[in-house]
Amino acid sequence: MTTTSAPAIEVRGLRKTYGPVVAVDHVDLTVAEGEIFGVLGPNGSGKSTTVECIAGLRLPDAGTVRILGLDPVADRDAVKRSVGVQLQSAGLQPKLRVREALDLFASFYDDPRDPLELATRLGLGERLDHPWRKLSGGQQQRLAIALALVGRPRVALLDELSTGLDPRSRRDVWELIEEVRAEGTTILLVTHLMEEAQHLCDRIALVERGRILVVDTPDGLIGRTAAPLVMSFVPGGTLDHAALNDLGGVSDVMERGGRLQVACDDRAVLVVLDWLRDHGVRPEHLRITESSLDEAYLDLITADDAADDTTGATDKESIR
Ligand SMILES: Nc1ncnc2c1ncn2[C@@H]1O[C@H](COP(=O)(O)OP(=O)(O)OP(=O)(O)O)[C@@H](O)[C@H]1O
Repeated sequence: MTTTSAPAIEVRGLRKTYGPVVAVDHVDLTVAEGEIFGVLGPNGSGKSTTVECIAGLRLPDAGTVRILGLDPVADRDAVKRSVGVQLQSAGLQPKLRVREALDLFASFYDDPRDPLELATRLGLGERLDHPWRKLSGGQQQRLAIALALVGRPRVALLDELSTGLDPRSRRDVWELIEEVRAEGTTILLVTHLMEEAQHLCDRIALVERGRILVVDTPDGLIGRTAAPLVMSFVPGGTLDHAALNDLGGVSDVMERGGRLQVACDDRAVLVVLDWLRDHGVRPEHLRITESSLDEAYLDLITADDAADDTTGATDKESIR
């Protein structure tokens, strides 16, 4: 990752309401040049609205947005030449053909990619003369990605990057994103796929109810869970689950398919192994794995919901 002192994206105090709905609530975020930055959060948490404000497609009620040092509304033309945007609905003319759409978008930029090469890369090589409305959902999605990247933008804003793509197309898109970043493009992507976030992102912002709960690396987020490790084994003898659960650093003990799964922190691993030895239980077929980003995400969102229940929705500063 190459970083310079000027961030590629800088958002301060962003707020956006739709009538009584507060979609984005004082969001601050900074994305370094060359970074792949992920935005994760439940449905309706304000991710798309944030991206649309950064792209200059929506006017914030308050706060400032700078993209490559420019104001996306006041400096709209300059921003359009340097930024590629993939939105959840591409909003293309239904009759526009794949080739026409790519040529049109390429014409907006000074140094575009070869549209044909990009279309082929994204599995659209045989669909060039198809109108947009006749493409399958996954093909429309791939075209939207191609349109966001065809201009070789300095910043790409990708909303739900690989939603609706089959696993192979998803891998192809991930490869392309990594290549595009290696060429210097900064990427901000919204995703619901934890595997995608873990695979691609340098850092992730976890968003809920329009606010950023935490920004961290994927590993950092996993490390914030109460139980970053899972010990799984077949117990060679009977054991007292409750006593095991009471050991320091152990947060859960579960039996699944004849295997015992002990969720714990890294300090507890030796404690559990010593305890098993002292109680004459061999941990057969022992596996120790890291919790996934999925588990970390659910933990952090659930903790926020619980804090909300106890503090009330208006008193949120303490958990920011
Ligand atoms: N054009 C609009 N008019 C009124 N309310 C809107 C509009 N767009 C979004 N909202 C509301 O703002 C909130 C945030 O929506 P947004 O689409 O930004 O969330 P999101 O995190 O991107 O959701 P998803 O994961 O479902 O795409 C939601 O409560 C949504 O209903």
